[in-house]
Amino acid sequence: MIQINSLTHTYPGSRKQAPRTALDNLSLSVREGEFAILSGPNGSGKSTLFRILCGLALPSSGAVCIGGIDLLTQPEKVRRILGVVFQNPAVDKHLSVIENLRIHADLYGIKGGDFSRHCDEALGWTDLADRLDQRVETLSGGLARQVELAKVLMTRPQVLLLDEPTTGLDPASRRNFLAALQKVQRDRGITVLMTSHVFSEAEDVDRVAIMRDGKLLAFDSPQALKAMIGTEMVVVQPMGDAEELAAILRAELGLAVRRHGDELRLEETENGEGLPMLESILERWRDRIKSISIKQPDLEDVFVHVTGRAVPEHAVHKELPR
Ligand SMILES: Nc1ncnc2c1ncn2[C@@H]1O[C@H](COP(=O)(O)OP(=O)(O)OP(=O)(O)O)[C@@H](O)[C@H]1O
Repeated sequence: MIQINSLTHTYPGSRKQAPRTALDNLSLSVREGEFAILSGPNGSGKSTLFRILCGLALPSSGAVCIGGIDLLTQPEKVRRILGVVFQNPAVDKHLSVIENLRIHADLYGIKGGDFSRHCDEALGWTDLADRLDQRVETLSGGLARQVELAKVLMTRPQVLLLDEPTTGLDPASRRNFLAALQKVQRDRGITVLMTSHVFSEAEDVDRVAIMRDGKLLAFDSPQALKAMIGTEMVVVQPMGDAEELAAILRAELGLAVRRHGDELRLEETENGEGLPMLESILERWRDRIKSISIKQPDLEDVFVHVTGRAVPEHAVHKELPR
């Protein structure tokens, strides 16, 4: 449904700055009805790709087809099947929910009975039904984001592009937003491509793409990505100075040890190797350890493994209990 072939984009340089290649011969294909997440460290080219897919920028070279239509030669045709949720709010916060939806419908020529039908349908996927006359500025951040989603869904897009739509939301609002999105995607068979830094969001999607330096490093299901990097890892919660214990473990065990929030994650191991490692660490450094366990690698571990970069600080957070 979204076919990206050998896409390259270089920002021109200036007297003070050399030209910068943001996308480097990138090819990626998202299937019809698929929910795909695009992730990557800062500066990996996600925003540049997003802007090209929305028709806001032209690539230096390469081809993009959306729904079988060539984006670069027929952008208006692509726009008819595309819905876009930008990171920055695109609704008028001084107007009510229904006024925002009506303005958007007017722009797309959706009137009369069609407006009621499309509007009811779009709202059906959100928690906004009893908030229609409320001004957007008085809604919670999570519900305000749902207005953006309802607005875009009113035009019944076949492909939905979202740029970090849950940035700034608390975990509960983020989960509600994603639940709404996943329901639409399943019920309507919409193809979804969403950029995200939050790896817990990517656990339930069909495929996750990981980019770095304008290149695609991996694109597979969360399960396949996790299976790729080993099967278990030892996680230590230090008693005192985490950096000090990390340095000791690195030096004494010769293993990669990564700080993640207030815990230390040790290099992934094959099945069965975790337990002897855990026992030996506990035996030697028990007085420095609050708790120690073995866990399966998650998508954050995959990200670090594949990109060789730390997970962005704002992606490391503690989930609230469901
Ligand atoms: N307008 C611009 N002019 C010059 N270079 C740019 C411009 N926009 C982006 N770049 C460069 O292109 C590369 C990719 O940037 P881009 O914003 O697409 O990455 P990103 O993955 O979206 O990063 P972030 O997660 O920080 O938003 C970076 O090296 C960036 O500095």
